[in-house]
Amino acid sequence: MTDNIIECRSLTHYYGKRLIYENLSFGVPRGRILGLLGKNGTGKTTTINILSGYLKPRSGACYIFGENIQEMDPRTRQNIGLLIEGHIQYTFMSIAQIEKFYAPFYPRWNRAAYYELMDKLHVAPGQRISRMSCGQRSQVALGLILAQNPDLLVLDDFSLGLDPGYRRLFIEYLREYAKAENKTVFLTSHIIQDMERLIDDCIMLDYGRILLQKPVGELLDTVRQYTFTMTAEGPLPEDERIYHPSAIRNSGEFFSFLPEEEVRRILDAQKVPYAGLESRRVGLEDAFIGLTGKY
Ligand SMILES: Nc1ncnc2c1ncn2[C@@H]1O[C@H](COP(=O)(O)OP(=O)(O)OP(=O)(O)O)[C@@H](O)[C@H]1O
Repeated sequence: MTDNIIECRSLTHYYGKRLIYENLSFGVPRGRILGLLGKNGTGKTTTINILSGYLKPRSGACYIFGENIQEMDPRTRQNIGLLIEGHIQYTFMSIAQIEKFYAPFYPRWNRAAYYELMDKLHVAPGQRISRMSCGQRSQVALGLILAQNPDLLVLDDFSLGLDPGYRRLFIEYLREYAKAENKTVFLTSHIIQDMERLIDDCIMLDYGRILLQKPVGELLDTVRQYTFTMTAEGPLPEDERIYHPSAIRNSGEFFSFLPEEEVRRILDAQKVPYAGLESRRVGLEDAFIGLTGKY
């Protein structure tokens, strides 16, 4: 067994006859924050549901803290903080009541962590959760997970409904907390700028497979957006190391991990009529769109 907190081996999942992905394997080492990125419908929530044991994959297995999730001891499960799309069950309770309700379930309950976040919420302590806005409810759900004080946090679409200020606050808080306490975090979000501030590693899911898994720093140091001018009618490059070449009128672009000399060799060999080839570094959002395509 490796030192990974999460270890997924050869996961294959279908809904009915529809393949979602095949042979998906990845690990998340202790103390890392990993973001799962993928377009709509690539299987992020499916992966979170498999990880949390709600969904049994067609084949393959997932181990957390070295235990197969399908046969996990409930005491091990206490050590996983799970957020599924901001969901809170007992919405008839108030902020104070729900804290009292959850506390006895968790031996390491950290009330201060909950109230530290709740103090930033502008609602009366007695207000029922059912009368709060969607974003406020998400904030309560996140506060409850932090209070649980688990070694692993699994957060599906944690930014759902949160406004930019609170997202920033939560991201900074979570990153500080995870690093200081050596927590492991596995999360998804559609807001990639948030991911860029938060995560150490990313997995990009494409339909049916993992496109890449890398530390974010390494990804951004190596991926480049290339732009060029098409000087005549002609082909766009075709090579699996050149991602999503496109041209609008005579402006061409693609993304690649290859150095410029290599890219030029490919363009010359394929008789692409180009001039003014330039490459530039990009942020995580542009890298994501460039590598997975714009639909
Ligand atoms: N219970 C189900 N039965 C049948 N198909 C499903 C079920 N749940 C999800 N799907 C389909 O499986 C695919 C993957 O869904 P999933 O929710 O995992 O994607 P996602 O990457 O989380 O998407 P999004 O970014 O939109 O949240 C989608 O095409 C979805 O329609």
